Amino acid sequence: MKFTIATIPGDGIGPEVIQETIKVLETMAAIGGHTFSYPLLLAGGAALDATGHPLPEETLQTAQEADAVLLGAVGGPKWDHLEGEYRPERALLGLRKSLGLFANLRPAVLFQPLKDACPLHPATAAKGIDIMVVRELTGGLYFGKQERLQDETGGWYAYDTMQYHESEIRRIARVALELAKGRSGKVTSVDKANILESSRLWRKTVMEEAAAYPTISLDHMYVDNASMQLVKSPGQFDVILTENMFGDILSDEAGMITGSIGMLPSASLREDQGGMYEPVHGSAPDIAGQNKANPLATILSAAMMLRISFGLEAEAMLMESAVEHVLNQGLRTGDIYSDGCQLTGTREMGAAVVAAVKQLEKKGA
Ligand SMILES: NC(=O)C1=CN([C@@H]2O[C@H](COP(=O)(O)OP(=O)(O)OC[C@H]3O[C@@H](n4cnc5c(N)ncnc54)[C@H](O)[C@@H]3O)[C@@H](O)[C@H]2O)C=CC1
Ligand SMILES: CC(C)CC(=O)C(=O)O
Ligand SMILES: [Mg+2]
Repeated sequence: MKFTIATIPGDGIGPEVIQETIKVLETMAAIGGHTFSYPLLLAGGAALDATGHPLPEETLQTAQEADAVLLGAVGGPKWDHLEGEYRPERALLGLRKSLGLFANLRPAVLFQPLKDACPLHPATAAKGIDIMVVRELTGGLYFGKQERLQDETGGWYAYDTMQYHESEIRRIARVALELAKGRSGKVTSVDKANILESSRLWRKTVMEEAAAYPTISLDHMYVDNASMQLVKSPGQFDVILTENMFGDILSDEAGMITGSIGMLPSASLREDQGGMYEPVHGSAPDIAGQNKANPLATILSAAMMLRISFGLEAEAMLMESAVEHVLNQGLRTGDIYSDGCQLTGTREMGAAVVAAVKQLEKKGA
């Protein structure tokens, strides 16, 4: 089969992790007899430098026409002085909104070889952690009206607006409830309904949607407690359903309880399962250009792309098994390193996954 993957390396470690992911995808293409093409597109700081705008029209158009989008990360200190639509991170929001990607799936799974490196209570780590964060991605605080103004004293003030339409809550709630059917059947909706009006509507609407899913158990948690519970006993969570900013924060936290944010993939989807696939992490300027970035989050995001947007389940499973295999071999980038393991670089980790894919395929795994 032929697929066009609009590929946006972006900034910082983005190009490094994308390069390794393409190597793995090319290996998958050779094995499965598929043809993947990767039109390389500019967004974020790289696009600002080249074109003066973080999200060039050509990028948007090619992304809209492609079978899926694969993105590294955008942003970095070089562009931190910029304001408004010129901020590189705006490119990401622009892509999500224009492509209608309202559902962000962020699986946080503790790979068993990492459980010793996991800073959790050993009993929880041993039982495993498998959480699916379902984050609303095109509404809430990141898309509400925002402004910086001067008051009568000449001092500055600013505001951001958290706004949700019932229809936006219903459609993301259905995504979470449907996903829970194929898992252990529990949805925890996270909000701040003791104080925010948008959260009160969120809770009421989620309860109404859940009424059509009698086999799913739904509970509600305030976001402050949820962030504590996630550290205290992550095993209690199955599907976490939440709004845009809460999901952004909780998924980074979920990264640490499963080893590292460098392990967390994500899929941003619209109703027809078309989507953009990107690691949960950002451009990590502190380690960019040093062959230190963990490419596994992006490789796992590409596996999600094969499964969800291309329907290539066997290939997706092979990629995920290859990741588990290299971890079992003891290979670790710095973010997941622990004593007794072998410290490795971005390129070496990518090459190890390619080798593992070939080896597992030969064995018929
Ligand atoms: N999706 C995107 O494009 C995102 C972009 N950003 C942007 O990225 C820039 C840096 O943001 P930060 O808040 O520092 O978050 P970050 O996720 O880039 O980095 C946070 C910490 O995690 C580490 N880290 C992240 N990814 C890693 C990987 N693959 N392997 C090993 N270590 C990794 C970094 O070295 C750093 O210590 C900012 O400009 C921010 O706006 C932030 C989050 C998401
Ligand atoms: C620009 C930010 C909203 C990106 C981010 O942190 C995320 O989506 O996780
Ligand atoms: Mg984030």
